[in-house]
Amino acid sequence: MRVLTVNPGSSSLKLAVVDGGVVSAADHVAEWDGATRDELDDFAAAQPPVDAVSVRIVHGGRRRAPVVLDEDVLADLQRLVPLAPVHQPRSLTLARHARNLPAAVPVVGCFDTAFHADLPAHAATYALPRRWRDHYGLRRYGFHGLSLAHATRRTAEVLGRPLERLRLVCCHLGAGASVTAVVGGASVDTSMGFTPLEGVAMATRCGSIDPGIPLYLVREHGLAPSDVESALNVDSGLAGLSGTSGDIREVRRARARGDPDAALALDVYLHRLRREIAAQAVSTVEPDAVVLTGGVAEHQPELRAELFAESLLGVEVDADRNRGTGDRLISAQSSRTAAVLVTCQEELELARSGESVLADPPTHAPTSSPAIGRSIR
Ligand SMILES: Nc1ncnc2c1ncn2[C@@H]1O[C@H](COP(=O)(O)OP(=O)(O)O)[C@@H](O)[C@H]1O
Ligand SMILES: CC(=O)OP(=O)(O)O
Ligand SMILES: [Mg+2]
Repeated sequence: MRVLTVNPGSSSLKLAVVDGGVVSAADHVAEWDGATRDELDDFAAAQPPVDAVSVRIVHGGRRRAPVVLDEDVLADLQRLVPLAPVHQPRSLTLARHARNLPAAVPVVGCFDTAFHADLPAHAATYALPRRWRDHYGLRRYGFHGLSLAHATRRTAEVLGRPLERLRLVCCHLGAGASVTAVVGGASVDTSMGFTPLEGVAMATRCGSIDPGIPLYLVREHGLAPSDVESALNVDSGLAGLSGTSGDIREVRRARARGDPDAALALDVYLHRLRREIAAQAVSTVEPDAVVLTGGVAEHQPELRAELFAESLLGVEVDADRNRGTGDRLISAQSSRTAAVLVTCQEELELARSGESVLADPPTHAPTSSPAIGRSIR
């Protein structure tokens, strides 16, 4: 089966054709504006006919499996826009557009949240009033699930051990970043939450902050909630700290020039990441390996070495293994915990999901949580 995969991220648009599990064509728009559909039109027109289109949709609510997108499903997913305000509109714009491509093939929605659908209650539940949790559907959803499905499968192959027997701390470090504890292939805890804003500091997102801060800004200083939301999503993280850019390459260059703000930005980024890795390690009980994937992890050997410089979890990075790219063990033989680098290939997971849903369509499409249906319109 040949699948056209569409992966809108917060900073980029990644398009590919996956033919029998192998990428046969790809296009990467590194700075996508989130709205233009020309790239998808041009890419689709240049490819031989496909059997399906698979679209990465960041928020699927309580859905645990991919689904063929029709108007009802799209309307249900539209209600989740407030739960992923940067990503969900991008995904839905392209999903709707894909349904109108001349190819006229089924369009499958594949959800970042599905990987975390079985999070244990103690990890999924916020310490908030029960009436809020019930009425507003407040819970940890978790994201980056397509990346995690691929990275965990590949890690088992790299380590030569069955995934069912592995305890992993998986770091997806792209424009968005998250850390997930995976035991036996299942997500048991994760740093992102109700929205993709929680957790570690990211390119332009703040990650976890004291919830008193936005309340203080709105109540005492009269900031509009929409301005606060925008600042936390697009003006914070590395960009907000460094005052330059959310692109870690630029921040590292500024630090090399002696810029103190850039130095602080990287210190905060790494401190928050180390702390989250340690926290997720506790959720695995004791990890066999730390997995690194995503654009930042893949292209930054110095950052990988810096992350583990003080022997976090006993990881010893091997300088030779850490050079270059490709799926590999980067830790030394003597390392207490292994470290594995995996190239992020969400397109392979998108294609697998598309193939699986077309081969075995569900008898009825599950909707997002009833609480979300009730409260978010
Ligand atoms: N060649 C590179 N060298 C160093 N860092 C890179 C390179 N390419 C991408 N990055 C980093 O990866 C980030 C994007 O990662 P990616 O996983 O593609 O993001 P997303 O999928 O969230 O859009 C960029 O912001 C940049 O910091
Ligand atoms: C969920 C998320 O943060 O995705 P991305 O890394 O593509 O922004
Ligand atoms: Mg991405």
